[in-house]
Amino acid sequence: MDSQRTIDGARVIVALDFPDAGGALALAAQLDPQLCRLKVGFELFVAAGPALVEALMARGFDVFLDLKFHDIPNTVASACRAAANLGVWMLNVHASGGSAMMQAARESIATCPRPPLLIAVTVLTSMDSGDLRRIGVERSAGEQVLELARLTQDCGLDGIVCSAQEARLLREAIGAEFLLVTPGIRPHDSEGDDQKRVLSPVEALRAGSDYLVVGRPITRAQDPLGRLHAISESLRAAE
Ligand SMILES: O=C(O)c1cc(=O)[nH]c(=O)n1[C@@H]1O[C@H](COP(=O)(O)O)[C@@H](O)[C@H]1O
Repeated sequence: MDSQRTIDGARVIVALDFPDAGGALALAAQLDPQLCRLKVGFELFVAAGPALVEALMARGFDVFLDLKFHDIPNTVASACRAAANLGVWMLNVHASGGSAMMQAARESIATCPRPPLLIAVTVLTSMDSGDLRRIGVERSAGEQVLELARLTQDCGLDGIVCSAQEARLLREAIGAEFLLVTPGIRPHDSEGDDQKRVLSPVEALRAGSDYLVVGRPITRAQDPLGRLHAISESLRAAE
């Protein structure tokens, strides 16, 4: 499972949240696979499907297929295998689907020639402790992330998606090897949008993030490659 766990290459994952293949490919054409990996989520995958994922990989990008599977174990395992067969670099499930679901997901891709990294979403970065209370979770966001991180680690997955705000606490609790993939990244001059638990790229790196998911601050920039360069440079200087 840990064949792709070593962090070499880009730490920035650009979220290609576009309504169609044309917009996604046009943005990808402005980016550099040496500087970033790409994330394909629901909107783009529903619109453009596996062909778009293959087109991005053919351009040299590692692809994180962000479909956040959350269903009964058999269904999630089959979906993970189908995703792994596409040759993606990383894929994800929801940790709140539970241990049987996560173990089934892990086992379903274990025999792939080059298994993708498999990570689990803990608490969405658009949620805070008040949102959790309203769905019956009395723990704080940080406590809930830690609980789900431990469960994910026990199930043998490669890491989690969480806010960089929790990264320092997680690093102390779960060690250096477990991957922390952190969306909700906002350079200081950016809008927060619908994100609630945010940090800047350098703050996220210093807190212990391995990979930083950045969407709108790059995709809606006047100069997306310039923005990516600036973020990459700031990270290199901080490492
Ligand atoms: O799994 C994810 O990637 C994810 C988990 C999470 O908790 N929060 C979160 O924002 N994301 C994704 O990360 C991206 C963030 O995009 P921006 O808010 O535009 O930077 C979006 O594609 C989200 O779907």
